[in-house]
Amino acid sequence: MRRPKSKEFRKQQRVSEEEEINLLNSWIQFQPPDSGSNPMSLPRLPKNSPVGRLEDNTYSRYAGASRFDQFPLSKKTKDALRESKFVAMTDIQRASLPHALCGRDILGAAKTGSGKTLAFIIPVLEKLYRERWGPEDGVGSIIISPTRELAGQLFDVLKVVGKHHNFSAGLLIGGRKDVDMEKERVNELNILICTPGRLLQHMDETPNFDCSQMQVLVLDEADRILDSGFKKELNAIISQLPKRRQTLLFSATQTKSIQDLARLSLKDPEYLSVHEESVTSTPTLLKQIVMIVPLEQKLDMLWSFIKTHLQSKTLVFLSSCKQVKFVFEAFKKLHPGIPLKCLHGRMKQERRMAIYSEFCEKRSVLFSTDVAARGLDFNKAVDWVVQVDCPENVASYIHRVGRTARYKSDGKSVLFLLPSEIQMLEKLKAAKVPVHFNKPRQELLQPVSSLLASLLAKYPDMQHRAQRAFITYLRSIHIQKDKDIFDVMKLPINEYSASLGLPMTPKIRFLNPKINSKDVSKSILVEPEDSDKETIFEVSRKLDTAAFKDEETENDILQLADTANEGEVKSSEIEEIIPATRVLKKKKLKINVHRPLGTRVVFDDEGHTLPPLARIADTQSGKEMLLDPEKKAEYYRRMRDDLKKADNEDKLIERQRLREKRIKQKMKWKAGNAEEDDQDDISGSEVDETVDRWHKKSKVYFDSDSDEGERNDVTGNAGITTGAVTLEEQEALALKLLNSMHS
Ligand SMILES: Nc1ncnc2c1ncn2[C@@H]1O[C@H](COP(=O)(O)OP(=O)(O)OP(=O)(O)O)[C@@H](O)[C@H]1O
Repeated sequence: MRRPKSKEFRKQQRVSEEEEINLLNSWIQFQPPDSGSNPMSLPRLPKNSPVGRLEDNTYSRYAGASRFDQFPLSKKTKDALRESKFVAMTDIQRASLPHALCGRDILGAAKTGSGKTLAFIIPVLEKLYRERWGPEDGVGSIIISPTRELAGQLFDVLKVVGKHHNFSAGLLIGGRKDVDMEKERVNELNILICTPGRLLQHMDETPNFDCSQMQVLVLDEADRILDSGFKKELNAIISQLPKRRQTLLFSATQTKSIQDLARLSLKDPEYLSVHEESVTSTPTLLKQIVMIVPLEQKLDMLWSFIKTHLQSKTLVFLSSCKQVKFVFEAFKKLHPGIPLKCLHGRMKQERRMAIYSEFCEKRSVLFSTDVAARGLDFNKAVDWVVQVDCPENVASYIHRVGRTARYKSDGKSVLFLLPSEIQMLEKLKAAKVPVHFNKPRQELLQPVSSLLASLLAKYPDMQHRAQRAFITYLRSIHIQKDKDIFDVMKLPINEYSASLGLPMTPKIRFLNPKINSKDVSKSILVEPEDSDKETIFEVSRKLDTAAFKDEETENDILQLADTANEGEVKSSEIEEIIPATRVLKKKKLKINVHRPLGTRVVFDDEGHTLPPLARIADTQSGKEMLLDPEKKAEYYRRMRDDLKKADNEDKLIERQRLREKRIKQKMKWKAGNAEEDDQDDISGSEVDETVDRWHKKSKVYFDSDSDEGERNDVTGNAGITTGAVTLEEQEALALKLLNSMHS
């Protein structure tokens, strides 16, 4: 964004800008598109027809125009577009720009790679330009993106198209250290391109952060930003924005939820879904393949794919950071013959950006999470998108495959589906996604599991990575909402673990298996875990791999079936082969609720019931005693007396033992103290205090002992009324002790 060179130049420029703005405003207002219409339906303007103000003081029609130069755009924008070779408009640009220039709210949907970015960047620049927005006006537009990489990419497009304008713009994304610098400058910026979290951080923390005059709000990948993941942030952001603003929402998979849109308080928005009538919802130049790949063969298949596509630029999607890390590190160590890269949300921001740029430039394989699924436009076209793990829904599938076949280029994608995920096909079909079945060429399959096993043995950290990858994959399946497709219970967990090279199946803590009693083919092992409360859960299941057949056509691991039906595998064809091996259940304690409370029933040899304790009495004294009540009473009385006597003797012995112990301690202390007195001649309060404390302490100790004795007396020992014991008693006890020792 260039600066004018002199005062005079600036003055001239102001005058001509003012004239241009007046002309643009008149032109836009002269023949605006009808509200609710799609300008695409209007006839195109002839190529060489005059544009702008016409001789009769009218203006040319811009709704229905197909080239940027036929549009009421500022010279600065037009120059930049021309310099960047943007001449003809894409469908979404033709449909939305006329409405957007009129200041209307827009809900735009168009296929991936169809040029939605320009459809909102241009109106932002034009609005601020026509409002004569300057540095002192602060924030004029906020563009929100769900990911940092996409925000960075939008920023690059803004720099290209807005290069002749004088606006200041800022990229506010998480993971950057210079937040303090941002805080100092953010109020001077005219256009903010940001992720929701960072924007909210500024709204919360930056003193005097002011967007009360903001004119245009843009949500790129609007359905993603409006979904539950960003709900809190977005609500907080919206609450701080002025209600009077223009709002532009764009995505390849647009939200139609009234609730979502209500949160944005749109004013009579224009719904522009340019490819709604299209036969497919994905780019026409995109060739899409689906293969049924059992879980335990996924890595073999991926490895084989990479080895047979060494000249391609490939983007591989996996469902978690841990999987990305493991597969990337492991395959890197196996040197496939093509540079490998990885991208995920846990990486440092600088590294993320560097990887993104490198992948834009060079032929390589990029392993990524869904962080690269939306919006990214890799400069030199991606040849292949490989979805190793099934996306969470059709929208996610569309965005992932949309990283290839962008604008006018072609591209290919392949999705590995587990036999248990076959229902995804129905959903793709219903969403107008044309996929072909493909049969992998078994003879070209290069197994990698044994290589991984030796790798894990050599590098212990890799074993940990493999375990984490294993667990996070299962968790990703477990937490999926669409239970028609994702069922962790159907996965061959042991085989999958082995396929990662792991010697043993790791423990899975998050699963609390609920086993359908009818489903007898599952093999479940549930045991208490040694470390904590969670369980070990292990499922063995083997699935028919009918989709794998040996066939030879191309020198490629993938063999495209001509018809979609040829390789089709129906859910009903999928059989489980291994029956249940063992089921360990926690033993349940059975309680007989019919048993009478408070009674204990004892039976004699003939099966007659006996009263309580009768059985004990019977074994000790014979049946006559049990039958004579007097003898029985006498027996119990004697037993009571014996017990009391024994109890008293025990107490006396214990008391004597404690007393002797205390006397010994006292003697020992006195001897020690006398020595100290001799050595240090310490006199005075300190020693006295110590002795005193000792006395007090011993007294307390003794008293507490007595208390206990007294309590005992009260509860049953009538013969002893205090804790004190006479000398005779002590002597008698000592004698008794000696006798018991000798006997
Ligand atoms: N009018 C145009 N003429 C030529 N190329 C264009 C035009 N508009 C956009 N492009 C190019 O098309 C490619 C895709 O554009 P863009 O990234 O805006 O697509 P998108 O619709 O936003 O895709 P996604 O849905 O994946 O975010 C970019 O490389 C862009 O430079």
